[in-house]
Amino acid sequence: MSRRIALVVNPTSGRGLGARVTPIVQARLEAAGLIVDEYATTCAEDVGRISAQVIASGADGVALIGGDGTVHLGAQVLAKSGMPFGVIPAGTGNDFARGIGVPLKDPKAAADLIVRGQTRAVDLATAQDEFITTVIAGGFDSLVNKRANEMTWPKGNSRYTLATLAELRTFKPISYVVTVDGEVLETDAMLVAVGTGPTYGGGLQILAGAEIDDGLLDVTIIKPVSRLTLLQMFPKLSKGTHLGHPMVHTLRGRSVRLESAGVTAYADGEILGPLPVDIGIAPGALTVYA
Ligand SMILES: Nc1ncnc2c1ncn2[C@@H]1O[C@H](COP(=O)(O)OP(=O)(O)OP(=O)(O)O)[C@@H](O)[C@H]1O
Repeated sequence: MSRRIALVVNPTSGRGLGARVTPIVQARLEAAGLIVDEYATTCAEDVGRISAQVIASGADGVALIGGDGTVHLGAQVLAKSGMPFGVIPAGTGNDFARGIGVPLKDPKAAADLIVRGQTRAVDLATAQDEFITTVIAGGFDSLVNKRANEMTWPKGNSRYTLATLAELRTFKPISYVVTVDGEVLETDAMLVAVGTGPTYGGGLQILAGAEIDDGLLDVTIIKPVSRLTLLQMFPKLSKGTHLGHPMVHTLRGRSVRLESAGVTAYADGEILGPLPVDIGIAPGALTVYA
């Protein structure tokens, strides 16, 4: 019997890319003999509501068209449901898709992973009663994220570069208490990032080497450095080579508590809330086509 796939679409992702790739993906899945039920969302709340509806419908799997924000919303409902879930990257960042190895600029190739039907279970972080699919940022990076989200121009990833330069002008190191599996570390730092997948901000490998199915959270701490050194680190983040810098420290564990006064954490590119925040791990919580 043909497999039935629910196509859940955020048409607004990637400034309309979601809407543009939908017919291409639908045709690809149908040409491979799958039955496709399309569900267009009209607001953020629809993503979770429709995902729940799809689970109840007895579909064989979900194809989610969108970026990291849409994946975050879908994952809240799909996690632990056992419903296989494929991502068709259509956002600007697409860091979750990148982390599980989905082709980023080829919607047909991404759809082919759903056709192939091979699945794997990947870990999710947990914080503030939410599942987090990529990285929790708390520090310089969350200020950059906030500023970039508030900018209307430029549209693409260069927003993050401009936001970084703007924040660098006034940024001062922050005092943190970072507790990993009960071990307390008091430190000043530029940022502390925690998560399951290696990248945020559209491919910055802040947690380079993080494995998405090892049952562990990765932590990167960038200790106080000069503004120039931080700026010089940014190109290295794309390759993950910043990890060799003596002021960059990495840790792994099953639980992380991040404490600092006056810092708002961001997760999957959106506001998570003010620190302190307790981060846990849900091993293998999401089943993905990959
Ligand atoms: N149908 C919809 N209409 C309007 N907004 C939506 C809809 N579905 C989801 N959203 C909202 O759109 C936001 C942005 O979507 P998404 O993150 O997928 O795209 P993006 O911002 O272009 O990509 P990325 O997060 O990878 O940079 C989501 O966080 C969600 O709140």
